[in-house]
Amino acid sequence: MATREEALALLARGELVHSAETVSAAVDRVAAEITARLGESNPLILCVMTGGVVFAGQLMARLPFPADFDYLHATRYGQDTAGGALSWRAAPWTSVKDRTVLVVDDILDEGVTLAAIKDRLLHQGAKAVYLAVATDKENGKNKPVTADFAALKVPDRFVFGYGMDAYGAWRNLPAIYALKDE
Ligand SMILES: O=P(O)(O)OC[C@H]1O[C@H](OP(=O)(O)OP(=O)(O)O)[C@H](O)[C@@H]1O
Ligand code: HPA
Repeated sequence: MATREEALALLARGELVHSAETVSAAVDRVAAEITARLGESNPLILCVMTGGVVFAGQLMARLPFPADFDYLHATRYGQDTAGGALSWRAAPWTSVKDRTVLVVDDILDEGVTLAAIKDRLLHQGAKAVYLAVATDKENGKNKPVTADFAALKVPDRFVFGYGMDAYGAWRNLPAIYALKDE
């Protein structure tokens, strides 16, 4: 976990990728897309903790249709900048059986996390699983899943802000930054 001083230094050296205004406009756009596609399906919205919390909260407040909400927690980066094995920390409490599920997360990077989540929810009997992400990383990788809804693209750098942490810090930023290459 970065100390307060380390976190301030990370931000000072970070490079702005998307301003808070750009992020907000992109969330508006995605909310309209989701409303058009899922507005009549009474979906269960599942926030992927921890990184999905900011996007899920801001997105939900823009969805003008009935929906249920719950969360799950799966993690494979911890506070590191490279992914490892996926660890499930919490399953959704609400049953997904026969539900249209909208999974909300901060970033589709290599796609390992969301592929495993989608697979598990379908095995648990979800009728359909849609993936919404705040950011889709342009890393040229052949990702095992694609996002049905993606607010923004981000470059192939380690990014932080808007739910995403840099060494544990700065999930709370309304804008998105890239770590300075060391
Ligand atoms: O597409 P992938 O390469 O699998 O990476 C994306 C996942 O990595 C991050 O989670 P992380 O493991 O850092 O957990 P956290 O949200 O609890 O920090 C992020 O929130 C996504 O869930
Ligand atoms: O670029 C990233 N930033 C923060 N968290 C992440 N989890 C996967 N990729 C990233």
